[in-house]
Amino acid sequence: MPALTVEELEVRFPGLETPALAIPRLGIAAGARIGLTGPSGSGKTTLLNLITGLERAGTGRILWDGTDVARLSEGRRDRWRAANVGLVMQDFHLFDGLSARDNVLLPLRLARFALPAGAGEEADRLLARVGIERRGQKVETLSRGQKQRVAVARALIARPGILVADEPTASLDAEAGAVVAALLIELAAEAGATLIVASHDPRLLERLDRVVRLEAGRVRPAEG
Ligand SMILES: Nc1ncnc2c1ncn2[C@@H]1O[C@H](COP(=O)(O)OP(=O)(O)OP(=O)(O)O)[C@@H](O)[C@H]1O
Repeated sequence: MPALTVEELEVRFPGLETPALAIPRLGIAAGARIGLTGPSGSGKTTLLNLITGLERAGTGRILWDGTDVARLSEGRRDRWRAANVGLVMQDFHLFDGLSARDNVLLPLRLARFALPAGAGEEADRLLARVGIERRGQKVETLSRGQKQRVAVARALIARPGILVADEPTASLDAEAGAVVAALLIELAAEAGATLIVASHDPRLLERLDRVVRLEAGRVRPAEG
């Protein structure tokens, strides 16, 4: 479970007068469960894309236990992410036509030629843990809440030290959202992963250790 230190990060996009992100320093302890919130356009997704290495930072440092993800080439960022980050997105990013079990196994199939020993059993364990009983069911026939639970299982199959979710409950009804929020928090703890969740969902945010609030690309000081 790595710790994150962001230093002197600044992101500008063409056509925007002010930086989309300007973060002099942000530290997240190893194993912490952190919420990221703020109005639409405040920079949440931009920050998640940078700290997961989906995009490369122009200036600044993004240090995960000493590895500066901002300095890695695209190929090395992809390999670092595959080994270290589990991702859960608002709209699931599952592959239709594949079963729940094959969706969970997909990150491992993409990372190597043959599945490692025990991968199938681990997929089955994770699917049972998130409450998916019919593992062979094609994902396009699952409910939205079930889809997100499959996505949570998939995010954990490679045993990542970092679990990142971008609005994981935003496209779910209240009940399904509560189940997914609880699973994310419980499974991050069970896996010993550092958890970072961008969300507007107060019931999810209140269960986390700390909430970082962005406003116009800047971290708003904590209240009180
Ligand atoms: N590729 C890009 N090109 C130009 N502007 C961009 C690009 N990506 C993001 N932006 C701008 O950067 C700002 C931050 O966007 P971002 O998507 O990070 O916000 P957000 O807080 O995740 O918003 P939401 O809650 O609506 O998803 C916005 O003003 C957005 O328009």
